[in-house]
Amino acid sequence: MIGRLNHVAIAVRDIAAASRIYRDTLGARVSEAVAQPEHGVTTVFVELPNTKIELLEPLGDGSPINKFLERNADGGIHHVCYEVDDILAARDRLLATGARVLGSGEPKIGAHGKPVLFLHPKDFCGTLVELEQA
Ligand SMILES: CC[C@@H](C(=O)O)C(=O)SCCNC(=O)CCNC(=O)[C@H](O)C(C)(C)COP(=O)(O)OP(=O)(O)OC[C@H]1O[C@@H](n2cnc3c(N)ncnc32)[C@H](O)[C@@H]1OP(=O)(O)O
Ligand SMILES: [Co+2]
Repeated sequence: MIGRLNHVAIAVRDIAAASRIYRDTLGARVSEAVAQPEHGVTTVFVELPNTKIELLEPLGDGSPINKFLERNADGGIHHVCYEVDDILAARDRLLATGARVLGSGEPKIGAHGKPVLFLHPKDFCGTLVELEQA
């Protein structure tokens, strides 16, 4: 069911500083920062030959990454995002197995303008999983 690895997300406190590390120290191609108010984060994408790194900084008091950064003061890997062909079919199949789909269960439009859903980390080897429709 899951396809390509779309991105690995890293939560950070300071997205400008993290962008400099990826651009200037690691020599990667780094996008501009984009506020994603529907998701409570600001994103930067680092383009790699085979996938992307998504840098995430909290946006607003209710950001879903606030608690993660309280627990991980230096930041860290927050989620992995896999592509699926049909997100509603994937969701229904996962729900039938007992997996927990986060939020309302309805896809939101993600950073790439495509529908996304999140799956509870406790159901997936301690890793928060994002699904993005390809
Ligand atoms: C920009 C759009 C989009 C894209 O297109 O790419 C994005 O990536 S948006 C990214 C941010 N959005 C989200 O993360 C939405 C989904 N997340 C959530 O609903 C919540 O963050 C959460 C996963 C339910 C966690 O909620 P929180 O309140 O922070 O923590 P809890 O205390 O409820 O945690 C319960 C349990 O799970 C562990 N946990 C929490 N977060 C993670 C994580 N990222 N990776 C692994 N494990 C995680 C947490 O430690 C708790 O475990 P115990 O302490 O053992 O109980
Ligand atoms: Co993401």
